[in-house]
Amino acid sequence: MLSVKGLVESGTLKDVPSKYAYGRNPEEHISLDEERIPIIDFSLLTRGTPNQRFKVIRDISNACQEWGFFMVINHGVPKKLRDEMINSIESFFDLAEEEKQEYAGKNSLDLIRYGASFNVTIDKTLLWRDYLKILVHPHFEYSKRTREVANELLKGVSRSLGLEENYITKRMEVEVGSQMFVTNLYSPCPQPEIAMGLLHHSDYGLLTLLIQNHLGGLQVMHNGSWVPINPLPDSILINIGDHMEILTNGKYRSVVHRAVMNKEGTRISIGTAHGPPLKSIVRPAPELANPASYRGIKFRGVPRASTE
Ligand SMILES: O=C(O)CCC(=O)C(=O)O
Ligand SMILES: [Fe+2]
Repeated sequence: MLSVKGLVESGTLKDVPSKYAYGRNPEEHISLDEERIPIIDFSLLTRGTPNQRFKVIRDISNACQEWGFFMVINHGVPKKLRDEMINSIESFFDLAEEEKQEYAGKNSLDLIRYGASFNVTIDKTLLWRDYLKILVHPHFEYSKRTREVANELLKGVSRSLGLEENYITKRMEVEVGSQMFVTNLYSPCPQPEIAMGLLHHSDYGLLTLLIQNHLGGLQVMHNGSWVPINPLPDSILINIGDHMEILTNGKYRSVVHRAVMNKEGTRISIGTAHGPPLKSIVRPAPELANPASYRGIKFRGVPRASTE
């Protein structure tokens, strides 16, 4: 299958080819308000006074219950490292199609998978996105640094639920857990309102960390509207994943989101999904489940087609 990047670069594309035309729900509402998702100051969570930590943990609780999304500032992941990640992903997508095809894994358990999106829920509609998914090696610097941030946030999340700070990391064996990179390239689109970059979905895992280049495009479902997210410069976006929803017995929900394109430039985003080891069974924490509203499920099932 031709990548969207290949399609865009193959000539002068004036219109979106019909197979990329996505039938939007005419009832959908996109928020025009400047709504800001909550901001969490990571440095206060890890190095603040007891009072400051208490307040940040309360903010995490509110953010997780009201939005399922928040942005983290002062997280300590250097700008240089984040830029290098974005640049190296860009270089991968710049390779010749035949070279990239060598990484086109067929199986959801392949360690590396390159592809162009195929939305099978709507017959023959394609998504305006090329992706590279990598089950990450833990010694890779960006992997290490994002894991550190995720682990500290998981401690904050545990405390925000009234649990001991290492509760989630221990119960989910996060130290030996899995980390998956999902890198997305959304090429400029001549009619962004007609196509879709990434269909509405929720994320796998416990927590996802997301960085992006200078262009926005993420929209989060909040109170029945799609809210465009404009992260603060240098912040990292965080969202609750499906397995956190199960673990918390639905107290913190994995919120639906999607990605749209723009006409002007290529948007790149890199999500890092943090979860337990692949073999784990995730079930509601007994402390939060009276009664349990979810069954235990295998962590590594088949990812849904909408995010493929
Ligand atoms: O590109 C984005 O902003 C969203 C990416 C995303 O939701 C995902 O990869 O799961
Ligand atoms: Fe996502």
